[in-house]
Amino acid sequence: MIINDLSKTINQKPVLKNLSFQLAPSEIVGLIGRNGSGKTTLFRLIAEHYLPDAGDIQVNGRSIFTDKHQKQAIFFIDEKENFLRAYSLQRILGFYQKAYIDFDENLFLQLIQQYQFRLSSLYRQLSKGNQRLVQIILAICSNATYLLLDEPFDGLDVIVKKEVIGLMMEHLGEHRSALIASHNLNELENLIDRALLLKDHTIFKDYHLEEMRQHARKIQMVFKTKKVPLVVKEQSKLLSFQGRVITAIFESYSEELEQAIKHFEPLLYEELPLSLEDLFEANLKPKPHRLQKEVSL
Ligand SMILES: Nc1ncnc2c1ncn2[C@@H]1O[C@H](COP(=O)(O)OP(=O)(O)OP(=O)(O)O)[C@@H](O)[C@H]1O
Repeated sequence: MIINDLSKTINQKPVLKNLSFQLAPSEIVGLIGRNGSGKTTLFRLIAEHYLPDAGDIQVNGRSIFTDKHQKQAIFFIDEKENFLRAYSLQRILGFYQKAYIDFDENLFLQLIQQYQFRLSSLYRQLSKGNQRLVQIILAICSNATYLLLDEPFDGLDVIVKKEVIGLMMEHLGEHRSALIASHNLNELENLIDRALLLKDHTIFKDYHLEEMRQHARKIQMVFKTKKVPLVVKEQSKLLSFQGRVITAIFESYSEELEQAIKHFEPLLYEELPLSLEDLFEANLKPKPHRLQKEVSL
């Protein structure tokens, strides 16, 4: 899937501007951003619930806006405008069989039985966790190539969360891709290969997590004075600054950089595990009002 220069304004307010990225089949990608940053709007555009003001979305080399057949490749349930509520699982099965020609009815019936749902049950009468499970089952059984999952872990207990993750891992396979918007960064981190950070109406960062883990370091440091060395300030994203304890992320860490910092003879210099939550905070936390003083080499 190629998303090219997508822009959307809603009520005179720009929500997405010149947003571009590509999604390969078999990738599991996280879409992360602060509340109101436009994640659901992006999903609605890809699912054609909204039309973009500018830009294009291509699947298999064809624009989804001109070649309606490409819709088959995309699965999205809009949690905020969920039409499933009024229907039984039996009726919902019928809708999705019509919408997706490759819908796997046998797998649907097998999973419904495995999780002890009844086809006659109304969707709205299921608990929130079970509704999410049904959504994941529909996503898997649709056989769509690109699954857009909006907050799939929201409000789930640990056991259901593990079920949802297990189901996805078991059934996604080699030829399908998931774009998952979630504030549950700990769960997301164990699932995704890539994280797209949405900020200022566009994809602000595209992290390939394996690569990022090789090059980035989270370091906790204490210096003799309260001033942050310029090299730290310039080359890191500060996570916290409490008393004299500085915790920072260096995205391009190197031995030379380490030597330059150690030149300031830190009292403490310790590497800490780097998480997706750290990247979220480092990139998306508002800058502190009062800038710290610095010294240079
Ligand atoms: N139908 C709409 N009418 C008016 N404003 C809208 C509409 N849809 C989205 N917006 C606005 O667009 C912005 C992005 O909203 P969106 O729901 O896409 O964000 P989000 O990243 O999914 O947020 P969250 O993480 O809180 O779910 C918000 O400011 C929202 O108020």
